[in-house]
Amino acid sequence: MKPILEVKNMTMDFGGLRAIDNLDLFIDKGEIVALIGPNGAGKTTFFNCITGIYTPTSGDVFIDPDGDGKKERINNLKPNLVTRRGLARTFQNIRLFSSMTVLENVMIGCHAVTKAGILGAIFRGPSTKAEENLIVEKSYNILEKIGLAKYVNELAVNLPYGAQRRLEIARAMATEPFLLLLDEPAAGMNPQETLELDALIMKLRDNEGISILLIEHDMKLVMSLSERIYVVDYGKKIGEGTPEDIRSNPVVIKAYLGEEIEEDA
Ligand SMILES: Nc1ncnc2c1ncn2[C@@H]1O[C@H](COP(=O)(O)OP(=O)(O)OP(=O)(O)O)[C@@H](O)[C@H]1O
Repeated sequence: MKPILEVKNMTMDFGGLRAIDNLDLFIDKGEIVALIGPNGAGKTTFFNCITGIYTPTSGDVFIDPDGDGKKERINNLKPNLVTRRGLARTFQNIRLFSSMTVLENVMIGCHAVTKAGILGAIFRGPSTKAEENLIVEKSYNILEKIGLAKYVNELAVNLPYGAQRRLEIARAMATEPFLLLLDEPAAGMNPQETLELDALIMKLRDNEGISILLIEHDMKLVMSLSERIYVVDYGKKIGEGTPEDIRSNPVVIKAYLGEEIEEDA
């Protein structure tokens, strides 16, 4: 089995600032992998380079959804095409359509990968009506899986914070990804919400077969979920391995000044 995502020698410069410095990373099918590092280490920039928001200065991004060796280089694809290839992401700050319902937010995710697209859904003709019914059904099913079905007709803005964050995951799921990129999914959550998120991410992997790459500062969550962890600092990889390897890696501990790596902190 080949990796489903392979990043080779990625570098991203913003003028004189090297935000990512010759980074390699891979993800195997069914893995939950974390990308951690101090503030400003380059984690979100890395996601932006993988998802077509930025074109990396150099390096390659390959996907191979089935892990069968038929890999595709996706560096130069626009974000909507990256989504269509099966990479979905959430953002550090909540980006929901707050005046739309929970169901509509997920439907938007579905439309991102349908033939008619989002415009087709707005100016709907007869051919898109049948598709629309299927999308309502599909969206509802996703909400059930994510535990949000009870909010289906609520406006997104009225949801509790933790549920809004889960709705972002539901919308990403609607694009039928093989790989989900989560940017600080637990940010701002209380301990109970974080526990529920932990269970949800496990479920997505175990029941839906989706591989996951997450950026997260909550070390307890990272250590509990991840099979492997990459640590970056100033854009460079400074550590890589299992949670046990990372916990005891002196370079990593130094980068965190011995603070955040403490899971009880
Ligand atoms: N569009 C941009 N233009 C210029 N500099 C940028 C841009 N985006 C990010 N940077 C810089 O690149 C570096 C990495 O930023 P990035 O947001 O990727 O870090 P991060 O690891 O995600 O941080 P955090 O954990 O705080 O979210 C920072 O120095 C940041 O200021």
